[in-house]
This record gives sequence, structure tokens and C-alpha cells, in this order.
Amino acid sequence: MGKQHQRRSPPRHGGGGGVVMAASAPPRQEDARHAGLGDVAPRELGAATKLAQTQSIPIPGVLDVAASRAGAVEHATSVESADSMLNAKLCMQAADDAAQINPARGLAESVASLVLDDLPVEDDEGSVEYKWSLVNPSPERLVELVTQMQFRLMEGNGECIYELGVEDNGRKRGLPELDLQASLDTLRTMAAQLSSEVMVLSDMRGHEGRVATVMVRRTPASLEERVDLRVAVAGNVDSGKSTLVGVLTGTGTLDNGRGLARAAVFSHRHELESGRTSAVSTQIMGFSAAGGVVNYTNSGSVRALNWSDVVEHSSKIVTFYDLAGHERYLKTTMFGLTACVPDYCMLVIAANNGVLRMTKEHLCIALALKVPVFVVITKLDICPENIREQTLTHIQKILKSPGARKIPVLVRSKEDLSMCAQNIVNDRIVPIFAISNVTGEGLDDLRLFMNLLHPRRNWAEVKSNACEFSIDDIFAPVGVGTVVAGTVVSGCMTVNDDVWLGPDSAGHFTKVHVKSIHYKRCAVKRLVAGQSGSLALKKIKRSSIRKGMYLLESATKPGAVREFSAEVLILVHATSIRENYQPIIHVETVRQAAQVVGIDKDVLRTGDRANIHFRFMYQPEYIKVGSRFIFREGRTKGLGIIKEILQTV
Ligand SMILES: Nc1nc2c(ncn2[C@@H]2O[C@H](COP(=O)(O)OP(=O)(O)OP(=O)(O)O)[C@@H](O)[C@H]2O)c(=O)[nH]1
Repeated sequence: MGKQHQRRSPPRHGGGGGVVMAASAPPRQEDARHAGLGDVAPRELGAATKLAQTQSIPIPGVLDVAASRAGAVEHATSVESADSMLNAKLCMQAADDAAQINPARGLAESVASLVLDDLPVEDDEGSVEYKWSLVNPSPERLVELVTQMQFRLMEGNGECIYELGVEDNGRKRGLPELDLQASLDTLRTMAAQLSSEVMVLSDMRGHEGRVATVMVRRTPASLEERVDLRVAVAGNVDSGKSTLVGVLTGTGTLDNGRGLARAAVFSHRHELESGRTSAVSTQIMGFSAAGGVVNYTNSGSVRALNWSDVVEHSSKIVTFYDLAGHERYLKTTMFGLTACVPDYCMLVIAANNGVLRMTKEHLCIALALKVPVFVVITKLDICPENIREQTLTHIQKILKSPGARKIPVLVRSKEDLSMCAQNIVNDRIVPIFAISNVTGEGLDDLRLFMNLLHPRRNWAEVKSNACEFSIDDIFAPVGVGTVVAGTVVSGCMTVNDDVWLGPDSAGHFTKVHVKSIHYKRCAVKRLVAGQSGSLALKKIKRSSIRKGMYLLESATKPGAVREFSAEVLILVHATSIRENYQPIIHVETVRQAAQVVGIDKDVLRTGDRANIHFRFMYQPEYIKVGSRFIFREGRTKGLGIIKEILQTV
């Protein structure tokens, strides 16, 4: 086998930390080879360099990634990410003002497309394995290969990629057609021994023959082994968010352009009547181990599959959080982006309407929270070619602007798609899909992309910690009593656990008993870190629970925070920010006004950075050092990181 696999790798999905300060992670040893390249993975750099070399157009933030990172590394902490966020905001504005959209410029010219050439040297850790040939291995060799596959599957939480026809140094040497088929057969034999399935993602020419990228996915033995992916769906009103979620998660039937598909996604009657999303609605899409969409098994039927059926037959579940696009519901959308702990943000843009204010607003929030973004341009069927190109050019300009420093990639082939899915976690590549919910154009690529995406976090790392469950909704179904919905952010929650609920308005916690647990509407015995679900609680009134509370496992009574200090960056200011200013703070599920009690500058304006002492206005909250938050008041917006807890209750 030639590889030592005893050592557990550092978290594979280390790109963005969401609410955690990812930038503070120590640089990995192998990254040192790339002279201070920060969090840019070698694999991505390979792609980025190829991309830049093949483009005649300058790609700000791609070629200079290495150079700027090298200089910035010593200063690469939370401040760096905050800075780039501000730049992103300013550059979005600048790109907007300066955008010289030239409809005559062809797509092929204006779009960065990955050219898949040789790969970077194989990494001994992680979930990607290169194998030049697997033709007819001896029984002893087969045992070794199966052990190695088991390791790669473990590294990828149940999924891994095999690059067949590729040498360990990354050279796509290629195999004769017959040898490739024989290697694929060996791969299937190996996978079968690990209860896994094989999916060929791409098959193309190498230097001397054919190379194939293959995904291997384990059939989960229990609910906890399922790959769980969360996607927040953002974008301007009427961009087609609910419709797209309805088409992806329904029975496989398309939209009629007049709101047919979105009806399944709406949660309120007034939404059905107005056609406007006002609350975060959740839908799931399941993939089998072989990569088929489980939701479409009763394709053609009017009735969508029950969630329990989808869950039962899926190896991977994508949960979509459909957010509201109207400015009036921005508060709810921000709550969705912070509280749902999304792995990715799907930014939906209607080709005919283009990039609007709310599109930029949502993009800005996702970038601030370090949630990787992919863009879906909808309504191709009703949009003239030149307008479609304008929209594409506009979003690309915004993404490529020096502040955002993203690499927009219009997905045009399966190869682009699998490269994007493997690199998006590094928080630099932004794949762009162009689709129609009415004709179905582009939807297969989008589905395949969802199938390939990995969860961004390594929840296994916090599975053995004390349990923390953040509450984002409360219900009182008849005959069940009080039910809280939310996410296990660390540890496990088990039926019959006695846990602390709080903080209440006085900052106190009370013991509650967990009667039953539902995961994706199915009764389960426990929820583990990274899973969202609902818990029925015993003898507690709905009125005594609010969103933002936590359920905590602790031997001693937990404390709540009244005052804290934070390092902040002002993204936009409408009024001067000085003492006594009272913005709304969004940190995970907590949403409350906080007063600026102290500040290390007289007054703050756009672009200023400062240390601020905040005090929650109404009640103490459960928050932690290192959490990333957004604060806003009217048009004023800022980004912060909690540095110190100053007063607890
Ligand atoms: N022709 C065409 N119409 C579409 C497409 N996608 C969505 N629509 C229509 O566009 C309208 C708005 O779609 P929605 O899904 O409600 O948009 P939304 O972004 O969810 O809007 P909010 O929920 O208010 O934020 C509906 O009438 C859809 O039928 C598409 O690809 N082509």
C-alpha cells in the first residue's frame, strides 16, 4: 500500500468556520510547502493556477492569491477575514458602479472555466485517492486496497473520490479502455466489501489513455451515518428560490412559470396567496448510495414522498432552508443564515432581473459568515441571450472584485462540476449554474453537484463533547405538548435526557426532560452533533421558551452572558456609531438588541475597526468567545467576533 495511515488527519473541511473563527486555525504542515498560502489547499491552487494560465482576462484575487497570502499570513487572523469582508462590500459597490457590461462579449471569453489538466501530488490524508491501474490485483493486494478504501471513506465521512488512470504525482497518464473498465470492476469489488456503491463522475482522455473520476459512497448502517448537508437558499424576491427548491425536492416535475412548484414549499396560507416567502421553510432531497434522487422514485405521481420514506432510502440528505427574498423579511433571512448553520449558501438570481440589491445583501451576509456560496441563475427559458450574459458578467465582476477574491466558474461540464464540488469548501471557488425550472435545462448538473458536495464541518470532532442544542423554533402540537426545533451543535441528545433549558429573562436555566426526538419527521432515539431535529419536552410551557435559548448538558448550572467585548468591522454605516448606539446582534440563534457601552474610538464609520463593549438590552444570552456575529440597525451593518465575556449571570 505504501502509505502510513495511522495518523488521523486534521479536519478536512477546514475552509470556513461559519460562526467559528476558521482563520485562527494553525497552518497545516503541508501548506508550509506552499510558502504561506494560508487556507488555500494545494489542490485548489493547482486548479486556480491552471485557470489563470488559460484565461486571457485578468482574474483579480486568483493569481495574486499566493502572493497576497504570502504577505498576509503573519496577519492572517480574524482581522484578515474581517478586512476582506469590508473590501468585498466596498468592491461590490465599486464593481457595480464600474461594471462595463458588454453584451457583445461572448460567454466563452468572459467566463472562467476550469481546464482539467494534471492534478496536484496525491495527499496521503483526506478522501481522494489516485490509482493509475487496478487491473487484476492479487488477493493479498485486494485486501490492502480495501483497507485503504476504508481509510479514505472514513476521512470523507462515508464518501471518497478515486482518480483512476492518475499517477501518485498527479499526472493523468491514462489507461487503455479495457484496463479502465477492469480497474472500475476492481473498484466495484472493493466497494462491495465495504457496503458501498460506485458512481463514475467523469471519464476523459489522459496523456496515454483514459482517466476516470469515481465517487464511492457507503450505504449507511444507521441514521447517524447518513451524510447530512445543509444548504441555505438566498436571493432576491421572485428569483425562483422556492420554485427551485420545489422542483428539486418534489416528485421531479417541473414548474409552469406561474408558481406551480413553489406551492409545496410554502408554510403559511398568506404565502400561498401572495407567492412570497416570509418564514424559513425546510425541504429535503435524498440521494441513494448509487447517486439517484430518492425523492423521484414515485416520479409522475402528484404526491411527493414522505420525509420518512426519503430518509429511509437515502445515504445522503440535503436539507434546503428556503429563505425570504423580500427586504421586509431580511431579519428572518439573516436569522436563517446564522441559525441554520448552513454548509453552503445557494444564491439564486433570475437571469432576466439580474443582480439586485437583496442579491448583494445576501451575498454579503454569507461572505461575512464565511459560508461558501454557489450561484444559480434561473429563468433561462424567458430571458433573451444578451440579458442573460449581462447578468452573468455582473455577478462575475462582483465575485472577482479584489475584495471578494473569488473564482467564479460557470459549470459547463461534468469535469467542471466535480472539480468545483471538491474545491468549494476552500471558500474561494464560486460555481455558477444556469438553469430553467420550466424546461429543466441545467437541472441535472445542479443535482449532480448537490450529490457530490461534502458537508463543510467535521461534526465528528465535537460528537463526544457535552451536548448543546440551539433552539430556533417552538411548537405546541395538540396532544404532544411543547416541542422545540433546532440543531445539536455539539455532543448528542438522547431520549430521556435531563438537560438545562435557558437562559430565561433573568438569565437562569431550569432542568427539563426530553420525552421524544424527531429527526426529519422520523422518531429516533438520539440526535448527534450536526443534526437538526425537534424534541418534545416534559412539563414546560411553550410561553416560557423563546428562540435563541439552548438545551445544555452540564453537571453544574450553566451561566448566561449580559456583557461582552468584540472586535468589529463596520461594513456600512448610515449613522455614526458611538456609545449608546443599539444595533441588533445576530449570533447563531440569538437575536437581540445590544447597547454599545464602551468603544475604543470616538465614532465609527464605514471601514472602521474597533473593540466594542456590548450589553444585551433585555436579557442575558448563552454566547461563546470566538463566535462570529452580524449586527445591524437599519442600513448600518457590521461584522464582529466575540473576544471576551465580561459579565455573566
Ligand atoms: N419561466 C420561468 N419561471 C420561473 C422559473 N423559476 C421560477 N419561476 C416563476 O417565478 C415566480 C417566482 O418564483 P418564486 O419561487 O416564488 O420566487 P422566490 O425567489 O422564492 O420569491 P420569494 O419567496 O418571494 O422570495 C413563480 O411564478 C415561478 O413560477 C423559471 O426558471 N422559469
